[in-house]
Amino acid sequence: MEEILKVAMPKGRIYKQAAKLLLKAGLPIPEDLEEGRRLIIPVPEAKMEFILAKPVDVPTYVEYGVADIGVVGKDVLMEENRNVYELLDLGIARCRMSVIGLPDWKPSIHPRVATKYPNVASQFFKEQGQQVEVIKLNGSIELAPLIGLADRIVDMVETGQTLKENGLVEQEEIFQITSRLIANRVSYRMKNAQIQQLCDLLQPVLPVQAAQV
Ligand SMILES: Nc1ncnc2c1ncn2[C@@H]1O[C@H](COP(=O)(O)OP(=O)(O)OP(=O)(O)O)[C@@H](O)[C@H]1O
Ligand SMILES: O=P(O)(O)OC[C@H]1O[C@H](OP(=O)(O)OP(=O)(O)O)[C@H](O)[C@@H]1O
Repeated sequence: MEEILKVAMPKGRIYKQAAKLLLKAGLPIPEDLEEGRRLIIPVPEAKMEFILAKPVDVPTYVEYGVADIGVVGKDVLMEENRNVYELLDLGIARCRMSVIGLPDWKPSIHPRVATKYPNVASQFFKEQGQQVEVIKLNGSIELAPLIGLADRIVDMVETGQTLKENGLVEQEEIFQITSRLIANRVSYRMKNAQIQQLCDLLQPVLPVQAAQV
């Protein structure tokens, strides 16, 4: 008998896009989350249960096996480095991670970089042979160079609107980001038929540029 697949889903901007994809794949899941604070949403018609999580926590739930699979941005996967399988590039929530600064930025003796992604940023500047102090922030990262907390930031760019409105420029793209389907290593074996079936349903409805990982 098929069991319920526990799915860690981010609450924010990814949910709607992921839900659209799952609906296209023929799974009868809610397109919108109702207003409310319910964090566990059973979807028995799809043999699923959604665990609504903060995006950065999705790989943690999946690594510990309290969720069998999850949907998460590549940015979070790179930063968190959790022991999970990456099954599919879903091609949604497309954006890029970039180094950003003021237009008149010049190298300084003690450069500081503010970011939500300290591991990714440290690794990037290390590979570039640049010594920088990385300062962790949790949001509104674009503030940092405007008010003098840091010379530059490492952050997400999608439309470029936030940069434009704050007079900042993109100096260098670090990598492209899309959301991924991830799986717990044990669940992938124990619930393989179910997980594989889900991947097979998703594969034909993925946006064109998404590829199997
Ligand atoms: N501007 C953007 N456009 C498209 N995708 C984005 C953008 N910013 C972030 N993302 C992707 O969406 C994911 C979730 O971002 P979101 O803004 O919903 O959550 P968060 O700000 O990390 O968390 P929360 O607001 O719940 O604390 C990111 O990890 C990234 O993969
Ligand atoms: O290029 P754009 O389309 O303007 O998108 C980029 C913005 O989106 C994200 O912020 P988010 O909305 O998640 O807010 P926060 O991180 O500041 O909380 C990201 O951190 C940028 O600030």
